[in-house]
Amino acid sequence: MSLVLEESPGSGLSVSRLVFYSLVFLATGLWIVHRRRQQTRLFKLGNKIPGPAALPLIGNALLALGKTPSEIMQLSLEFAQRYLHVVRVWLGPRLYIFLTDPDDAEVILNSQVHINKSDDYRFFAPWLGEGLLISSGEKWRSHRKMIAPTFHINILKSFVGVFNQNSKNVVEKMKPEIGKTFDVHDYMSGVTVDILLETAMGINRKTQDESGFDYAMAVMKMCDIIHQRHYKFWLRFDAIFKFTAFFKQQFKLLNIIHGLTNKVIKEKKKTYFENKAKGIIPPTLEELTRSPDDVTDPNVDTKTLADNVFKGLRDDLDFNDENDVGEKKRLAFLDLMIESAQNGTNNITDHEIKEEVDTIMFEGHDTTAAGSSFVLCLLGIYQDIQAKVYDELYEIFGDSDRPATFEDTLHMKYLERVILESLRLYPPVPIIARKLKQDVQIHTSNYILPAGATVVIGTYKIHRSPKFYNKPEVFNPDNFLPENTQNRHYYSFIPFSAGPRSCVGRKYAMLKLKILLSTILRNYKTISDVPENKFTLQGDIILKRSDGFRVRIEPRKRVPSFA
Ligand code: HEM
Repeated sequence: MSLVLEESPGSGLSVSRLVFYSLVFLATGLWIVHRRRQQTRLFKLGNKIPGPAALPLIGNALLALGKTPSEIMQLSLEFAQRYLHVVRVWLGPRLYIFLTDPDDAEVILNSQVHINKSDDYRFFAPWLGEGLLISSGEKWRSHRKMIAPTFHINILKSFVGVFNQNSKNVVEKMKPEIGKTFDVHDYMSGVTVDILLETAMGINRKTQDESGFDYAMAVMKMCDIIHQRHYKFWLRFDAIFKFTAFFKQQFKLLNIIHGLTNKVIKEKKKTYFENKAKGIIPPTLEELTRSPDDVTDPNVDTKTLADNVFKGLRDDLDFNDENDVGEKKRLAFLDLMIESAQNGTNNITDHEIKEEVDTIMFEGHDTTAAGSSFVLCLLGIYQDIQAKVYDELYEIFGDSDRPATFEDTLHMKYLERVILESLRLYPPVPIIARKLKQDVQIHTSNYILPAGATVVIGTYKIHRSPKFYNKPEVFNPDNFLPENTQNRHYYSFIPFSAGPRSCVGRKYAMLKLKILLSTILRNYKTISDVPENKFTLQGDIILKRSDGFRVRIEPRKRVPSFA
């Protein structure tokens, strides 16, 4: 006997529909079984890892309740102390595993498999879409391949003029603060956005109208909202966030940010086609990175101290750095992306270009603003170290007011050590989080980190390990003397992360920091009355001082300390 279901006008259920619903039912069933198995495995393996006692359902969520960001930071450091290299925390059904040994960090960061960002990055999605920071899989891989070369040292050298001009502007802006105590982060944040507007989008102070200023303010405020969502746990739930004033504000800010990015892309494309019609074709990325015209003496070794410090981290930033494109051929990252999309080198849509430009604006902003602010505070405390920095600058520039060249930055070796040491003690990105797709066996113990867990690499803690640094809590730029770095574990210093997902802007950041800080320090002496042990740190997504980066400045007399 065979059963035939025929589609009749009144029956309401056709064979095809029945098959469809059965398949959906089966797939849902299988998915539930798979999830339960995965969750059971997560619980089983997760609970073998040491960590604070967890309550049913909510896990350790109460630990963070009612705590300020700096108290949470303090608590995390206490855990890292108590549980040594690996500790687990349950936030409801979510398993977080914190790793603070460079060997274990290397297993995760150097892998081509564990490259997916944790769910905590989702707050960036309305702003950055699927830009490089949060995308994964093939999209991330192909965009990384396209964007990494736009940070070629030749392109960066062409930004030296922009770095100088904006550094000079901020020196002028800071003048009214002479003799007062003020938060230097406000200034570092402003100048960083100005520099990014110019280097990422090609908008400078002369061409920038009100929308440039509004954009800069909106970027800063959006960073604030995302910080709030990280440490106020109720704001993590979209259902609650949508009913808060932050959501309305975010909506308005994103309109400003995306509005300007879209407008600039449209205008740039129009100009591109107008120029093309006139036969004016901008140089390609290939030409720019291979151009023989030269500003740098070919006999000068362009490798910096930082290049040597980071050489073991196996990223994709060490291209052939020999040639210099020169100022006249300066193109913003946006121009380079439009050009490569139009000439067929890269298959990238306008929408994707927008996501990448927005990502660069975010990643390049808060990180370098915090990094430079820490340096100015630390030098304000350690006057002897500041005097050495100034003496080095005096040796390069004398009492002249001339802007720095790329070659000058190669001679700023002590300043570079100061920057690296500051990034060691106060890494602007204090933790890096990844979601595991597969189980991982770590090096330092027998624990297996299960697929589905979020692994958090504790950069801040790794950087202060007595195993790798003599007197790890002491600010000592000599930690980066070549003789002290050459035999140190590469993953004991990872301010820019490492491996395939390392910071694509590392070289940009180091060059910019050297020009910005040297210009400020040639003009002002910084003084800080707050010792390091009184810094109140808050480490949500970017490490900052919640007590503010307070310093005083005095005009420089332009004589070396030994005079
Ligand atoms: C002192 C300054 C900086 C520090 C300490 C820093 C640090 C980092 C770190 C740790 C990551 C990895 C984040 C993670 O995996 O969660 C990262 C990624 C990234 N950074 Fe930076 N960064 C700095 C400056 C910059 C600048 C100036 C730019 C661009 C102009 C930039 C662009 C990016 C991008 C696009 C990514 C995502 C890379 C990817 O996932 O492939 N960063 N940065």
